[in-house]
Amino acid sequence: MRVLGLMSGTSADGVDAVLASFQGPLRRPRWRLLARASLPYPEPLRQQLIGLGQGELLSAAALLELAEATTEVQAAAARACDPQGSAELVGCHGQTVWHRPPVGKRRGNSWQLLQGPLLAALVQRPVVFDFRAADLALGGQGAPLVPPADEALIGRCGGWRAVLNLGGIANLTLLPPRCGPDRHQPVRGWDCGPANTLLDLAVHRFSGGSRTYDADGAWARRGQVNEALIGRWLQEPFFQQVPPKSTGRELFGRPDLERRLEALDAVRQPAGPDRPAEGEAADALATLTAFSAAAVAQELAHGPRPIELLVAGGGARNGLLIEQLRRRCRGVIVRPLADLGIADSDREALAFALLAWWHHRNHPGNAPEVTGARRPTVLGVCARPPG
Ligand SMILES: Nc1ncnc2c1ncn2[C@@H]1O[C@H](COP(=O)(O)OP(=O)(O)OP(=O)(O)O)[C@@H](O)[C@H]1O
Ligand SMILES: CC(=O)N[C@H]1[C@@H]2OC[C@@H](O2)[C@@H](O)[C@@H]1O[C@H](C)C(=O)O
Repeated sequence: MRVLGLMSGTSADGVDAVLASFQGPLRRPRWRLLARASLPYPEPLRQQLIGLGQGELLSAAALLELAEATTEVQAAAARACDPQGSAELVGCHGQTVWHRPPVGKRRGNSWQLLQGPLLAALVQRPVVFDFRAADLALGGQGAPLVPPADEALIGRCGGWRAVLNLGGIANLTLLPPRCGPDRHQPVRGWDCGPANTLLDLAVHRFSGGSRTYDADGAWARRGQVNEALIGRWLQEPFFQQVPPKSTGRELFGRPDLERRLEALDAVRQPAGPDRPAEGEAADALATLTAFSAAAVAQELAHGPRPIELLVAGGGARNGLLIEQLRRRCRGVIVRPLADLGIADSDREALAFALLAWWHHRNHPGNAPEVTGARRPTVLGVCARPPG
């Protein structure tokens, strides 16, 4: 079956689309990636989505416009990826604007902005969306959802294999070995901290809004890492929490960045003739970059040691971040997931194409061992094109 996957993540930089074909066993299908496209959000829309995700207030009218505009970009990405309309089904994640993980006995909740029926009408195909709701309703975290998809699409190797998403948020998948005593272990997965959310917000602030990310970590390379602060930050409750766990901008957003920048200021050498203010920004970016890597390394230090760490997401294009991972994950081969034929920005869109195919085949998409849901369940709601 040909399925179109549409993914827009917490960085809200735009929509990644893949056209894929799936056939054969549901748990380990034969798949092919037939086409891909990426479409950036118009900057005003991106800023509104990020602001909303940071808790800015919007009227119902403005929210409606935002949902409609987001849906129209998703449709444009679908058309760019599959102009012939060869897909029989579409899986669309939507745009996360708020995520509330479960706390104690209070269920979690999560909002992916999308008008599913409108998208179905615009692309004239059935659209599966709202993938997180069923898992959350069963007491799960609702995220991360990619771990079972990673097992189906990437597969296992001779040892524990880790897959790391370096998007706005970093999340890990741990795939058990295909053989040996651990082969019957379940897939593991959890969110492990800020990948680029804090970095991007800091770059946007230090550049006066002219830049949205630190390309290849070039700015951070000019700074000095404050290891002592990173050590303190990794003692915070989120980093000490055992899985299942998920997070987002709600925790690692602007207020969190301000707090960390104040801590950095408190320990910094005063700017002076030999330490221009520019150095302060570089030091902050260097420390935030190393912090993202150190959080991953700390998570991998507890539990089965993977033989390799496959990196995906936009952060895979940050050479300094990758160097920091290699330095802090000694003994683990750190390499791009692209080595296995899945480009950085394709992995999540491919995963949601698979989740939509599983929905269509009435196959559960969540992993309770990952999310903590009470049981496996079919994920997503399907909107059909209006008659
Ligand atoms: N060339 C680059 N150099 C450094 N960082 C980059 C580069 N390209 C992208 N990035 C980073 O990757 C981020 C986008 O990554 P991605 O699209 O995987 O995130 P996302 O899918 O929106 O987030 P999430 O996976 O948390 O939902 C950008 O915000 C930026 O920080
Ligand atoms: C609520 C939400 O959108 N969470 C995202 C976010 O971005 C990365 C990480 O946090 C992950 O848990 C999740 O997305 C991926 C696609 C997932 O569900 O596996």
